[in-house]
Parts: sequence; C-alpha cells; structure tokens
Amino acid sequence: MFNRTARSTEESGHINSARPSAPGWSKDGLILATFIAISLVWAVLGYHLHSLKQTIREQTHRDVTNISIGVEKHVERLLVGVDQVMRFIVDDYQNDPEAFDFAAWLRRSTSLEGLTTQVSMYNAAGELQASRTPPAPGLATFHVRDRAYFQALSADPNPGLYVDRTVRGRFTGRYVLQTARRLNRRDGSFAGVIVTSIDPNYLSNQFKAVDVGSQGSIGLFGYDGYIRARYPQIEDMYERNVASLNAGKGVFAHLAHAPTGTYELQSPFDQVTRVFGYRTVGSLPLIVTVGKSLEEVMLPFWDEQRLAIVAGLSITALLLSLLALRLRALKRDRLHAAALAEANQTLYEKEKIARAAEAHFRLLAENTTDVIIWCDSDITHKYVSPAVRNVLGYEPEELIGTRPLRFVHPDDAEAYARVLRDLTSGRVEQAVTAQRYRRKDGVDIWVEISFSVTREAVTSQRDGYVASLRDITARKEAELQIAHMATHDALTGLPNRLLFRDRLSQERANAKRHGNGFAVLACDLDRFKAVNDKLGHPAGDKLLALVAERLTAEARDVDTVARLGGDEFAIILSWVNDPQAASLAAERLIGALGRPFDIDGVTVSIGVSIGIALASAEVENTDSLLTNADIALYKAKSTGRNTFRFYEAGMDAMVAKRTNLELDLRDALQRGDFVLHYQPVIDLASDEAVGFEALLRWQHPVRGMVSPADFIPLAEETGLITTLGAWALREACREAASWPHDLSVAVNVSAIQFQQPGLEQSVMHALSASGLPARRLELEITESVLMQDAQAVVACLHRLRGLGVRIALDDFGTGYSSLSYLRQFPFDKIKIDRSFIREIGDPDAAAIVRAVVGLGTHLGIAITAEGVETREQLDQVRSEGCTEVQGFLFSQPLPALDALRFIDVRLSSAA
Ligand SMILES: Nc1nc2c(ncn2[C@@H]2O[C@@H]3COP(=O)(O)O[C@H]4[C@@H](O)[C@H](n5cnc6c(=O)[nH]c(N)nc65)O[C@@H]4COP(=O)(O)O[C@H]3[C@H]2O)c(=O)[nH]1
Repeated sequence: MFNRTARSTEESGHINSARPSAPGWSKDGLILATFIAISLVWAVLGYHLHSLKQTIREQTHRDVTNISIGVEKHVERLLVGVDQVMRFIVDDYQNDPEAFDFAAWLRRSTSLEGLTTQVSMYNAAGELQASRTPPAPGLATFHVRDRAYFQALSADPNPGLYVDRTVRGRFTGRYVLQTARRLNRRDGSFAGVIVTSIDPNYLSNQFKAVDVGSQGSIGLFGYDGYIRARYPQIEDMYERNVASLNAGKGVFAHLAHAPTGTYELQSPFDQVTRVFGYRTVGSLPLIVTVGKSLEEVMLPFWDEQRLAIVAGLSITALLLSLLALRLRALKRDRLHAAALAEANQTLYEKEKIARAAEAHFRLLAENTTDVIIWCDSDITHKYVSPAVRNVLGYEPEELIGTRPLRFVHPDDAEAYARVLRDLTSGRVEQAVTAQRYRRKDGVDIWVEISFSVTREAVTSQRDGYVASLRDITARKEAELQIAHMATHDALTGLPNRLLFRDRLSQERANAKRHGNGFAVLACDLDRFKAVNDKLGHPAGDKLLALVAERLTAEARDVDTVARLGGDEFAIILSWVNDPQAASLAAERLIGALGRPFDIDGVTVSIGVSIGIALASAEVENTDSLLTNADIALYKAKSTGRNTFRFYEAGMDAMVAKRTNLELDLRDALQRGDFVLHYQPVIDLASDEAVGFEALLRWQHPVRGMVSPADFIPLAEETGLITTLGAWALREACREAASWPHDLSVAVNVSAIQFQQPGLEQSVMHALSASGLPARRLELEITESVLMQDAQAVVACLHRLRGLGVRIALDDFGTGYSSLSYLRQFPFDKIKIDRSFIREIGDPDAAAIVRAVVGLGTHLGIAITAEGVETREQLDQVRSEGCTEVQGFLFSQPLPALDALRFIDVRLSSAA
C-alpha cells in the first residue's frame, strides 16, 4: 500500500512539467470531485476508526472469555478438590459410622489448609460433633439448624454438594464460603452434615494474580445472586444481591439465555463500565465473571482517533487548497494559453499534497504500538511499521521481502500455516491468531496478529493483507501461571493432590493398556513438626523444599513425586511389577532423607515413614490405592518410623482398632477418667517410707482399669502425653502437699514431654499451684530421654534441677549404654530396673546390681531397687548396698486415700 503510493508519487513528479493539468475538467466537476475526495478521506478514516473500535471491543470480549475459562477451571479445581475430600469423609463415615475417625481424616487432609478455615461435623440436631479447630470457649453449645445448607441437606435424602452463601462463620465471626454434604446413617436416615468453610479472601487473592487491568474485576457468584468472592473487594459485598441490583441486564439476565458469554455493564458498585465474560463453574451452582474496564481497553483507540482527526483535517485543508489552485488554473487556461506553465505548477502542488497525505497515513501507522504490516497477495512483507523494533527487535527493512512463517516457533508453525492458507484460499476475509514468534535476540514471545484482506481500489481485486501484530506475552504467561498454580504446590513446585490424582488415573490407564503394575507410596516425614516448632516455619519450608529435591532426585523420570500437603508426600512408581522393586525404591528414599539437612547452617536430621500399595493392571479404583498406602503408612509409623510397610488386607481393621483406642484416650482426658496411684518408696536404713512414686491409672468405663503399659505408648505417639503428663504433675504435687513428714513424690516424665516446649512451665505451675516445696518433687526419666537431643535435654535437666527438683534415672539397665548417661548428668538417684531384681538370685544379675551400687556410691548417688517382691530379694539388695526399695513386698501402688492410711499405719506401728 505504502510502496504503491510512493511509486505513483515518482511518476507524477516526472510528468509534472510535461502534462497540462486536468484538461477537460469543468469548474463544477472539480468542486464536486474535491468534495467527494474529502468525503472519501473522512469516510476511510471513519471506517478505520470504527473497525479499530470494533476490533478492540471484540478482542476484549475474547480476552475476558479466555480469562474466565482459566478462572472457572481454577475455581472448579479448588472446590472439587475440597468436595473430593468431603466425599471421602462422607464415604468413610457411611461405611462404618461407629469406626469413623474424623480427627484422623483431618490430619490426613492437610491439603485443605490455607484454602479452608474450618472443617466441622454436625449431628442430625445440628449440634457440633467435631471440628478441625475447636470452638472458642462459650460457643460450645451453638447449633446450625438455621443454616440453609442444614435445612436443605436434612430435607433431601440424595443431595449433592451444597454450596451456601458467604456468611459470617460461627467459629470466628469472619466471612466464610460454606460447602456441605449430607451424612447418612446405615438405614439412609439423616445423620448430620459435614461442612467445609472456605476462606473467600484466599479466592480473592488468587483472582488478584490474574491480569485484568487496574480497573478490572473478577467475581464468583451463586445462582442465588449473592457474591461468594470478588476482587477487588467491596464493602458489605457478601450481603448484596447482584441479581436484583442489576435486574434485567447483569450476568443473571444473560445466564438465562446461555451458560457462558459476554456482556457490557456499568457496575452499580464503582460505576465503572466493564466488558464481562461469564461462565458457570462446572456442575456447581456458581458463576465466575471476569470484567475489564471499557475505558482502560479503549485507551489505544482514543490515541488513534486523535491522530486520525489531525490527519483528516490536514488532508481536507490540502485538498481545498488544491481545489482553489485548480480553479484558478482553469480560469487562467481560459484567459490564455500561457496558463500551461501555471497548470504544471498546480500539478506540482498536487503532488505535494499527495505526498503530505501519504505522510499522514504513514504517521498513523508509525505511531501505534502495534506493528502494522502490509503483505502482498503472496503474504510477503511489503511494509512493516517501526514498532517492529520494540516488538520483535528487527529493523523494519529487515522484514521486507520475508514471510511470516519464518519467525514462528516450530511448535506453532503448523497451526499458523493453516490460518494463512485460510486467508490465501479466500475462505476467510479476516483472521486473528496467537502464536509464539522468535525475536531477533532469540527470545520467544507470544504475539497476536489480526489479518484483513485489502482490495485494489478500482477493480476490488484482492491485492494483499493488512495485519496488526501485538505482544501478548504477559497475558499468555498469566494464563499459563493460573493453570500451573492450580495443579502444583507453590512451595516445592511439585504436583499437588489434584495433579497427583490425575496422574494416578493416567497410570492406571497405561497399566491397563500395557498390562503392567505400578506402586503408590505415601510418605510422611518423621520429626518434621519438631524442626518446625524449634527452628520456625521458614526453616520448615526450606526443609520441605530440600526434601522435595531429594525425593525427585531419587525418582525416575517416569515416576511422579507430589506434595499432598504439610509434610505429606506421595509417589507413583511406574512399571513396578514385584514388591522387591518397590522395597528397593522405598529403601533408597529412606536412605536419601536419612542424610542430615543443612538449614541455614543448622544441621537437621529427620526420617521418613512410607506406606506402599501395589497396583496391578486390573486395579479399578485409584482412590483406594492412596487410602491403602495411607493405611500402610500408618502401620509403618506405629511400628517404629523411618521404615516402610506394604498394604495388606486386614490392616484397615487393625488401624481402626488403634484409632478407637486413641479416640477413647482423648475422651478419657476430657471426662477425667485418669487417677494416680501411689507406691511407697522405703528407705533401707530406717525401714521407713520416705516418699511415693505416682503411677497413672485409666479407669475405663467398659474395659475397667487399663495399665499404663497399654496406653502410655499410644499417648506418646499421638502427643497426648503432654497434656496427660502435665495433669499427672499437677495432681501428684497437689496430693503430696497434704502428706506429713516431708514425704516426697516421684513423677514419671516421658521423653516426648522433653521434645515439646512447656515442660519447665508445667513443673513450676504444679509446684506453685500446690505449694509443694520443690525438694519434695522428684522427676523420673528414662535413658530414652537422653537418646534424643542430649545437649538440649541436659540443659533442660539443669534448669529443672535449678528449681530445686530432684532428677532420678528410671529403669536403669534396660537401655544400651547406661553408664555413659551417668557421665552426662549428675542424677540424684538411679532406679535399678525390676528385671534385674527378679533375677538377683542369678550371679550375673547380682554382679550387675553390685556394679551399679558401686558406681552410685562412688558418684554419691542414691540407688533404688525396683520390683522387690520377696524377702530374699530384699535381703540381697540390702546386702548389695541399695539405699531404697520399692515393690509388692511392701505395697502395690495404692489409691491416694489408701496411701495416706499406709503412712498412718507405718507411723503408728513405728510408735
Ligand atoms: N511385677 C512387679 N511390678 C512392680 C512391683 N513394684 C512396682 N511395680 C510396677 O513397676 C512399675 C514401675 O514404674 P515404672 O518403671 O516407672 O514404669 C511405669 C512408667 O514407665 C509408666 N508410667 C506410669 N505412670 C506414668 C506417668 O504418669 N507418666 C509417664 N510418662 N509414664 C508413666 O508406665 C510404667 C508401668 O507402670 P505400672 O504398670 O504402674 O507399673 C509400675 C509398678 O506398678 C513389683 O514388686 N513387681
């Protein structure tokens, strides 16, 4: 187009002096032609502006449609992910309501953290049964019978997921988006509901990451017209019904005609007119809207319009001048023949005008940020505007004579060639396409190109194409980022639960096709919580990232390593046909995570427990595979950690039994089913009771008295020992404060209590609350306490000793390197384990007791013999030099009242 103009300019310059000006033109004809030309110029400019406006508008409609697809998919994945977990919980509950363990589900479903603020369960009367976070004191009796979801789910025996309004939550008073599912009893009757409270701010923040311009908006609505989440947020937005606010013109008016589409609307909230794309969210009763400000997207248009008006006015002025000149020339022609020279001059002026006109058109093309291109009918570049320097890094001249396909990324070349074929074959008049272009500096960028056919003015034959090309990399990257965010864990970059489940389905399809097996590994880090508590969350995050690196390094390319949430990872091992291959892989993973980690200069050691479920080509249900791997993981953790176990049939029942015991234990703590019994400690020099050892008893309403040997390990494993131990300390000190004659009380302290913060506070609190002098309290610890972080434990023991409390080493002789522990901390007492006393008739056992007594005497430590049952044993431990004894020979552990009576009897018999 521009080249053609240039050529004609040269030709007219050549005839300028030779050809008389427009012979045969009448005055009226000239005036008419000039006004037609002016009208044409304005018509062309008007048409150009009109089509540009249309293009921007249509492009914006396409943009908001594309972005709304991304946002809709993202929201759907999030909500379906939440619902998936709820469906698992509902299934698990309905399979066996009695064995159902809500707490265990919550621990396993850490993927809900962040997105959700609460997961809770209500009975058929709408009363709270359990929740992830306990209600604030004073809220314990609220009910949810008035909630819409409760009423809907209790009335409908077969409802799906119920998505409620965003309302103020009962637990926190903050706005939450509640989704709920119905729980049935075995007979199908209504048993209650499970409710997940989603943080609408979480969704708003995700929307914020999407580029919709500074005045754009993204909203999530329910079919009821209420806002579920929106960015930017507006005051009271959850209370406003958008359907009635925008009656007849908003998203709901359009939704009545089609589930997806676009529209334009002035927002009643901030009066901004936006182009909206809307879509229903999968099968959920929700709609997303994505809006871009019309004013914002039209900015390039207004610039272009200004330029066009300037150009139009200039051309008009020039044409009018030309007309005036021509009229004058005509007049002179008629006056005498010498007017020929003047007419030539007029021609020259005309030439100037034409040049100016071209210059103005060129100005238009050269001042837009889009690259304007004209190609001939062969799609060879004939004109390229200077904006190409910014967009592709080439000089315009470098592109002249080249063809577009040369610059396209090889992966996009085929699709692009198809579009160009559609144009050249005449199938279409216009085309808009987006693909990657390679810049001159080798960087690939995303560009969008709109082609329109141009036609020769006189014949209307196609003679080329005008194209405008713009850089849309930022928009594309935002779209790709949204897709990535929805399927990957932000911290480690590993696939998240959603993608993991997808890969699991693919793996199953592959296995079916090829007849191979595969394995699912559920991995849980050991001692991760301790690192997190001790070094803080940023250190915990770094550790998780390093763990992800090591797991990925151990896996093969065909395997999938995913982070399911918290310290929970999962791996799909492809093409695994025998357990041995899975064992080897698990051993490698345990070895890799067993090596110490360096976190900002601090060396940290953790471990990993792994549950393995093997899948054959016939496996039907991929969900059960992960559940089975989880059950095997549970078994691995309970049998010692840093190990792996395969899933075996029947494990579920065993896990359920253990889970029941754990639940019982938690209930017992709340009901106060624990008591302390007291076993007297006898001083061998005076034969007097000098104190009592406090021993826990569980008075179970059904099982009767449960031995601590049965429940202490479980309490340690579940962390309940911290609460239980603190209670035992308070209770023992309270009881001992009422004993006469400075009798002391010994309390067992578990190794786990040393790993948790707060042990010293518990001891100080028990002493100050009871008024018991610290010297009358003795803490009994076992060697296992010193086997953990010995330095930290010894420091803690010193601080406890600083309070005046005495420290005894319990069960001495049952560990591995007992004597070395005696060097680490100056204990006040050693208690020789009763297994040695039972065997004391045996010369070897007697020799060991003698050695310990010798060591104790040498270090000035009192020695207690535990489990003395017979007079012979008493005589022997006395002759070996023990200073104190405990055992059934004197008394079984006694309830508190009997212990007091025991003291009275001893005192009166001594008197
Ligand atoms: N066969 C026999 N046994 C005797 C004799 N004299 C005492 N015993 C038993 O030996 C155990 C001594 O406690 P332990 O070694 O600290 O061993 C305790 C201790 O490790 C743990 N435990 C008990 N109460 C607590 C507590 O409050 N906190 C912690 N962390 N552990 C506790 O449970 C273990 C078992 O406690 P119990 O079943 O009460 O068992 C007690 C006691 O009843 C005897 O002459 N013959």
